[in-house]
Amino acid sequence: MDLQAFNRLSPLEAERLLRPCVDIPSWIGAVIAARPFAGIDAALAFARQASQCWQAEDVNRALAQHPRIGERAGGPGREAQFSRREQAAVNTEDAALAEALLAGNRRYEAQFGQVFLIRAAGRDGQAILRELERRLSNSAEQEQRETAEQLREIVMLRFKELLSD
Ligand SMILES: NC(=O)NC1=NC(=O)NC1=O
Repeated sequence: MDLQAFNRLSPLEAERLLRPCVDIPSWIGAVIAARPFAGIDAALAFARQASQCWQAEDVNRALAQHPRIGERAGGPGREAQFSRREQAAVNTEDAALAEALLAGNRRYEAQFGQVFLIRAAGRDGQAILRELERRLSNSAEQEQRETAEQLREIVMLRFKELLSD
């Protein structure tokens, strides 16, 4: 959708379009209210700025929407479509990699009590596995910060894609 069309959407239609980017109502509301945007860069700059005030509960709520790395998101929804595309470089044919990612995810979830979130676009499975292993040695606070930043990267990529579809 081009920016002019996005600017003209009703709030309800805009909300429906933005939700698959991230399920954080305050962020969705802020982006909708900030329209009309003069250009794509202005829209992206605002969206990034609005993501700076995400609280832990916002991030935790959004995590529930993200399938584990290495698990193919099922279903017809736009969110699942985003996720499949983002995880496309994770070679699920590589059984050893899939096994290592599954074990890593389980360790991570046991340690931090939430799903391991990483901006998968542009990363292959080995790079993701290395990041998973590095982050397992983070403190809980550091991991909360890294998770929020990874979510921000995912959301910005999805929002940018939305405006250039
Ligand atoms: N657990 C995850 O990190 N999931 C994901 N990362 C992405 O970039 N897309 C996802 O669905």
